[in-house]
Amino acid sequence: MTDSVLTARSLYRFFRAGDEETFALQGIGLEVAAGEIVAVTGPSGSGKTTLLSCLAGLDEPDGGSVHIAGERLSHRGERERGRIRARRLGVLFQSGNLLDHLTVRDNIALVQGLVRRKARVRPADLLDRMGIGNRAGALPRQLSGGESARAGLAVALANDPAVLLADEPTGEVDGETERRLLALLRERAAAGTAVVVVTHSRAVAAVADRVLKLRDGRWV
Ligand SMILES: Nc1ncnc2c1ncn2[C@@H]1O[C@H](COP(=O)(O)OP(=O)(O)OP(=O)(O)O)[C@@H](O)[C@H]1O
Repeated sequence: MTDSVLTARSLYRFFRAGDEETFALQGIGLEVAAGEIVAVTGPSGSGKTTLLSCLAGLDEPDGGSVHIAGERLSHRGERERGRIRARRLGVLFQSGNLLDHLTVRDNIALVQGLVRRKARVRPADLLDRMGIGNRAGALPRQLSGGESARAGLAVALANDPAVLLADEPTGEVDGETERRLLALLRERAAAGTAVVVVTHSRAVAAVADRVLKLRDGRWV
C-alpha cells in the first residue's frame, strides 16, 4: 500500500530479565492510511503498549522498521527520532503528556515551540474545540479526569500531526466525555490524521475503521 502514513514491518521486541525472556512483539506489521482510525485490542500483556511505544519511537524494536510519512523512525539517533516525533506524531500515553508546573495553555505552546511552522492553531482555539476553553489557565492538577483527558488530547494534536497514537485515551472518563473525545478523534481523522488507538472500550472500537487484536505479540 503506497498511501499509508504509518508503516511498521516485521516488528520484534523481546525483554530479558535474568533467565526470563518475554517476546512482546513477534514479527508484526501494520499499515495505516491517512484518515483511518485503527483500534488495537488484546488481553493484558499481549504487547499493545510495547507496539505503541515502538510506533512512537519511544522504544526501539529489536527487529523490523517503522516509517512515518515516508521517513524512517526506527534505528535513528534519539535526536532524529525526537525531531520526527515533534513534527509528525501526536502521542497520548496513559502516563499523560502534561507538565505539572505549566498551565494547559503553556503546555500546548511548549509543544508548538518545538516545531517551526508558519500557520499553527492557537492554543485557545484548540482548547475551545475540546470544550475546555475556560481551563486554559489551569494547572494540570486543577483539572478533572475528563478535562485532563481532553487537555492531553489537545497537546497531542497541537502540531497537527500526520499520525496520532493514543493508549486508552478514554480510560478514566465518563460516558459523555468519552463521546466528546471520540467525536474529536473522528473529526481529526476526517481532516487526514492517521489514528492508532489502544483500547478495551467497545465505544472506541465502534468508531474505528478497523479493529485489530493482539495476542502474545502477534495479530490474531
Ligand atoms: N520493560 C520491560 N521489561 C520486561 N518485560 C516487559 C517490559 N515491557 C513490557 N514487558 C513485557 O512484555 C509483554 C507485553 O507488555 P505490554 O505492556 O506491551 O502489554 P499490554 O498489552 O500493553 O498490557 P496491558 O493491557 O496490561 O497494559 C508483557 O509480558 C510485559 O510483562
